[in-house]
Amino acid sequence: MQGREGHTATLFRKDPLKLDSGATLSPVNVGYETYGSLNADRSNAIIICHALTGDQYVASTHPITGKEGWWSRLVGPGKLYDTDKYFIICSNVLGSCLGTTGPWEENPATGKPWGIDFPVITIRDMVRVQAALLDHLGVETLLMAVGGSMGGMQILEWLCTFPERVHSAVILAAAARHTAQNIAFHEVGRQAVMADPNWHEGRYYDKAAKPDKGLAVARMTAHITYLSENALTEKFGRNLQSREAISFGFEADFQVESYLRHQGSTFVDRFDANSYLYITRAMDYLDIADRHGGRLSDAFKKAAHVRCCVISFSTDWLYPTSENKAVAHALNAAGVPVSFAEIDSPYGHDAFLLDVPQMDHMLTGFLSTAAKTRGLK
Ligand SMILES: CC(=O)SCCNC(=O)CCNC(=O)[C@H](O)C(C)(C)COP(=O)(O)OP(=O)(O)OC[C@H]1O[C@@H](n2cnc3c(N)ncnc32)[C@H](O)[C@@H]1OP(=O)(O)O
Ligand SMILES: N[C@@H](CCO)C(=O)O
Repeated sequence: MQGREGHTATLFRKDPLKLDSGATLSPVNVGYETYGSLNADRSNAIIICHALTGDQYVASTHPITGKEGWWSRLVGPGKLYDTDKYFIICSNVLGSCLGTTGPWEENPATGKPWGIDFPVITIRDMVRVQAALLDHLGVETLLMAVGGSMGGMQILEWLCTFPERVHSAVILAAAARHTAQNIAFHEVGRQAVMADPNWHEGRYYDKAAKPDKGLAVARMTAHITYLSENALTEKFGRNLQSREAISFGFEADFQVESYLRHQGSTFVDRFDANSYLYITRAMDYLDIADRHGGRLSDAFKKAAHVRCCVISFSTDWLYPTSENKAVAHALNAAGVPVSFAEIDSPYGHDAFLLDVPQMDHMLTGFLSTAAKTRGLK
């Protein structure tokens, strides 16, 4: 496999993909990027799985926002995930909207976008698509599977579903199930989308106006859950946008209001409302223990050879340390070698996207050991 920095490609999979729902999907397109080169014995591949609204542009410029990749701090030549040494793969998840099949794409049966006729998907379905991508790329076993948040949930599904294809795994700020509170926040977001008159029961793709207002409100609510109370206080406190601006109306007087509006309005430029419904639903359905008679450790029985690292962040109240610890305990009970750390960080859930030296330190050490145990320098 010839490597280029930020090589974008699309995999077209003709074989029908059997989904957890029982439905089949065909064809399936996958938008993905690779960085670096696969070595001769195909032992240096690392998959990075993105979070809910993330994308395959982990270390390259986003085609819509023009911003640099969401982990470009960590992925590149000489960086933590060194593309001079490793073959990095990152693909857009099933159901999303940047090249991988989702509700925005044409339903072959009707010739029109799927909309909400798109089948229900799960995190495990996303991982099945990634496994097909690995087949296409000629990667049998991953040196490492890494992901934060929903990315971490995908790593857990890798450990349950394709453990034989994984040598080591990193799960950051994740959980093996969605709690009632997680589902509740997502439901508020979905209701905001569906209450937007421009949603049109999901059939808005041929219309000039999209359900942007609803999607923006969904993002504003969700974004609060990605931060900590202290982070919001530190950033904005009760500061006003402008002292003179107190209007007694409903313009964004407080900085935090203006900030959330900005997060909402920039989000709708890069994301599809129906994709948001489907992916949040997939996360809500996640309950790995439930599929294994209520015992999470049973899910990882076949992963005893995989070296794992689980990291939580002290101020993450979305997927708190208790949920991450439950994952680490279950891995340990299944005989999986696992290290666990709670990193003290003020940033809340999104800490895994930010510059947190202790996280970098742990990831560096873990990767170096994993590479050595796989015979890589
Ligand atoms: C794998 C993945 O998850 S990929 C997807 C991840 N990306 C996202 O989630 C994107 C949105 N999320 C964020 O921005 C997250 O907070 C982070 C963690 C990614 C980045 O955090 P930070 O670097 O601390 O950025 P911060 O949260 O302060 O936001 C900065 C933005 O808010 C804007 N902003 C700050 N204050 C205000 C204000 N008072 N009024 C309006 N806008 C404001 C800034 O101008 C900046 O805008 P820009 O992003 O358009 O350049
Ligand atoms: N802020 C990230 C993480 C959410 O879990 C995202 O939007 O994908």
